[in-house]
Amino acid sequence: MNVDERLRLAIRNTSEVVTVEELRKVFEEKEKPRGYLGFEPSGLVHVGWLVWMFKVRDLVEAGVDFYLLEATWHAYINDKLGGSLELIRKAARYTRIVLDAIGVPEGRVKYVDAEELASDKDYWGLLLRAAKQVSLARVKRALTIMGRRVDEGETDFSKLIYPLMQVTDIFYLDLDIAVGGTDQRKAHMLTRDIAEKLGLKKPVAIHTPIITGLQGPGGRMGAGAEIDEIAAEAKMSKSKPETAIFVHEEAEAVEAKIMKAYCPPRITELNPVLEINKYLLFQQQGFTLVIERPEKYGGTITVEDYPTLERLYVEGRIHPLDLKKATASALNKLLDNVRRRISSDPDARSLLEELKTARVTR
Ligand SMILES: Nc1ncnc2c1ncn2[C@@H]1O[C@H](COP(=O)(O)OP(=O)(O)OP(=O)(O)O)[C@@H](O)[C@H]1O
Ligand SMILES: N[C@@H](Cc1ccc(O)cc1)C(=O)O
Repeated sequence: MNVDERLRLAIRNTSEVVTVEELRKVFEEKEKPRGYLGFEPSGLVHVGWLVWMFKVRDLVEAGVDFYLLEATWHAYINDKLGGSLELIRKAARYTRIVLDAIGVPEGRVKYVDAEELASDKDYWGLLLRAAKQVSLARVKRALTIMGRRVDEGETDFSKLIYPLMQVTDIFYLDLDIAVGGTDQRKAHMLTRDIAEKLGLKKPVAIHTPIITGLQGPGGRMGAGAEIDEIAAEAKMSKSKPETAIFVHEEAEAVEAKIMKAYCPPRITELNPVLEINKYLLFQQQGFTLVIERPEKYGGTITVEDYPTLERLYVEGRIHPLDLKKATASALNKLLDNVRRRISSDPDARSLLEELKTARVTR
C-alpha cells in the first residue's frame, strides 16, 4: 500500500485529523507508526463504539502498530462499575471479544492496561513533568473527556488527575498517532501543547464522529459550546442505557429502540438514525439501504450512498418511519455476527450476564 492509500484509509470516516500534513509525514517516514486508542472498560458495548472499532481496523490495515489501552484506573476514577477493579477488568475482557467479532482480533493489535503503565515509576515522573506545564483551569476544562462537567471534577481529587493521566499515557507509549471520538479532543490538544513545551513527540490526533443518543440532543448546551463539548453532552453513552443500542441486543429490541428514536422529519443535525447510516452502515463496502414502502407512498427504493439518503430526507421524500424501519433492519444485519459470536462463546455469555446486572451508571 502506498502513502496515499494508507492516508485515505486513515482519514475516511473521521471528523477531524490534526493535522493531515503531519499524518502524511508519519506515513512517509514510518512503515509501522505507533497508534493508540484508550477506552474505559466499564460495561456493555454500544454501537457508537463501532465507529472507533472500525477506525482501528482501518489503521491496522494501513500498517499502524496499534495499541488498545484498557483504561482500568481511569474507569475507577470515573466511578464506573461501582469502582470495582475486578468488574472493570471483566468488562475489558468482554470488549476484547466484541473487537474480535468485528474484525480486530487480538493478534492484530496490542492490548495494554492502565495498571501496567501505572506500576512504572517513570510513568509518574512523566505525569509530574506534564503537570508542571498546565494550569488547574485547563485541566478542569478537559474534564469533558471523561464525560463530566467542569463542576463535577471537584467531587473528589482523583478526577483532576485523570486528564493528566490520559496525556501521560500518550507520552509513555511513545505514540505517533492518538485516536479517539470527538469528545476526546481536549486530551489530545493538551498533549500536543505539552509535547511542544517539553520537547516530546507531538502525536497526530485522529478524531472519529460521535453518534448522538437515541433521545436526541436535548438542547442543554449553551451558545458558544465547542464541538467536543456538544459531542460529550449529546452522545450515545453506556452510562445512559436508554440512549444506547448495545451490540448484544436482540433484533426486536434494536428495532423497538430505533422506532422510538429522535428523528425529526427533514432534520439531519444530531439525528442518531441518520448518523447510524452515515457513520456505520454506509461505511461497509457495497452497502445499500433498501427502503420498503407500499406503492402509494412511492414504492420501494434502494439508496446507493449516504449523500443521496441525506438529500432525499431533507427534501421530505423519505418519511422518518420508513427510514427507521430500513435502518433497524440493516443495523440488525450488521450486528448479527457479533450476536452470534457472543451467544456461541460461553465466556462471553457469562461476562455479558454479569455486566448486565452490574451497576453501570455512575
Ligand atoms: N456515541 C458515541 N459515538 C461514537 N463514539 C463514541 C460514542 N460514545 C463513546 N465513543 C467513543 O468511545 C471511546 C470510549 O468512550 P467512553 O468510555 O466515554 O464511552 P461511553 O459509552 O460514552 O461511556 P460512558 O457512558 O461511561 O461515558 C471514546 O473514544 C469515545 O469518543
Ligand atoms: N477518556 C476516555 C478513556 C481514555 C482513558 C485513557 C486514555 O489514555 C485514553 C482514553 C473515555 O472516556 O472514553
